[in-house]
Amino acid sequence: MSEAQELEQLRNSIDSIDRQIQELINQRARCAQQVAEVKQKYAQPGEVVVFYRPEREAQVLRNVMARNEGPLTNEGMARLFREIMSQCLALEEPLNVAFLGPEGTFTQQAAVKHFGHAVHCHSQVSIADVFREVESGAANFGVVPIENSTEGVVTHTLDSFFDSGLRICGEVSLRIHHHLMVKDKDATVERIFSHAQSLGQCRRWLDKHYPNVERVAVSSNAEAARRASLEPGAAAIAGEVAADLYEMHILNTNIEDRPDNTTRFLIIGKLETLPSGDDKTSIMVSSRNQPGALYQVLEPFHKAGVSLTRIETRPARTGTWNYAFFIDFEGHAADAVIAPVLQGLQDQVADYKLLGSYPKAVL
Ligand SMILES: O=C(O)C(=O)C[C@]1(C(=O)O)C=C[C@@H](O)C=C1
Repeated sequence: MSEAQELEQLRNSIDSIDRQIQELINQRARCAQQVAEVKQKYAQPGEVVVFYRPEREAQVLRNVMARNEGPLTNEGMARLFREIMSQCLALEEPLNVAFLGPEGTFTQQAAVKHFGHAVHCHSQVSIADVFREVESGAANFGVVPIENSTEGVVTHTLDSFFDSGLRICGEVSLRIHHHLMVKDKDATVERIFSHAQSLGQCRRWLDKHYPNVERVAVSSNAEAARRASLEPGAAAIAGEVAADLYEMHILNTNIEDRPDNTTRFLIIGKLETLPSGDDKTSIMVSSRNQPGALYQVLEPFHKAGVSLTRIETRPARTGTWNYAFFIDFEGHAADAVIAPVLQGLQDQVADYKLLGSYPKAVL
């Protein structure tokens, strides 16, 4: 057989497989439509029907990864199913998602990673605006950054929970790669724009390669790319999406000081997420200002064998030198081991708020 004949044969096979995949995907989509009808049928009068089920989505993606035999990677296969489910959900209910913008930020990338491409993403100017959009019902969900592995916690996001009744419905983990970009690759770089956190994440690289160039902190990486696209002699540190959006030329790729630089984002909404089998819970407690206060808060977790994943301390809004603890731990608030721990805690501390139980990030 000639090369052309062999290729034709294989491409015929691919065409036939594609036809079957397409038919199956549509069969799946019809099932999702029926799921929507059942949800509506059993809703109480006046009840808001919940179509998006994060715990079910996490289970579907985990199942895909567990049974995958390759040659596609587990993550690659899960990403394909992420998109299929995103399209299926859009048939049930098109979701509106507010994210910390502008267009081209890592937060937008996180929103797409979590929900897939079939949701409507709306850019917001500030973290407070993302909370407001979701609280008012203009958006079904919001996406905000919460912590970076190099630079630490995003205090704005944590503090927003003091006054908000919104729940955490999910988390997204995104590997962050920063690139140095310019409009004109022959111009001398006189100024570098980026978000303060990103300048921090690339500090050592900048000290080595651009020690005497002015660093200017702006509101986001995408804004940095936008400014650098307009000002001669300016460069930006931002991600690939922003580089594409503003048609920038990338001078240096992956300039972050730590190769494992990762940012975690939260999905916020009004939804109470059911247990998925592999969950995390976030709470906020503020204890009376007395010796051993934090110990008393943490001891019940230790006794119950619950694994804590993060603790942040923030000044509480009540009284000087009072503190609020933001605690993340493994498990769901409804789990038999966790529920009594949380009940005991509520009786003991001055202030307690369950911020949410949600599936651990799958992708
Ligand atoms: O299982 C459901 O509740 C569905 O609505 C179906 C489905 C899916 O496509 O698998 C779609 C949307 C939900 O977020 C979860 C899963």
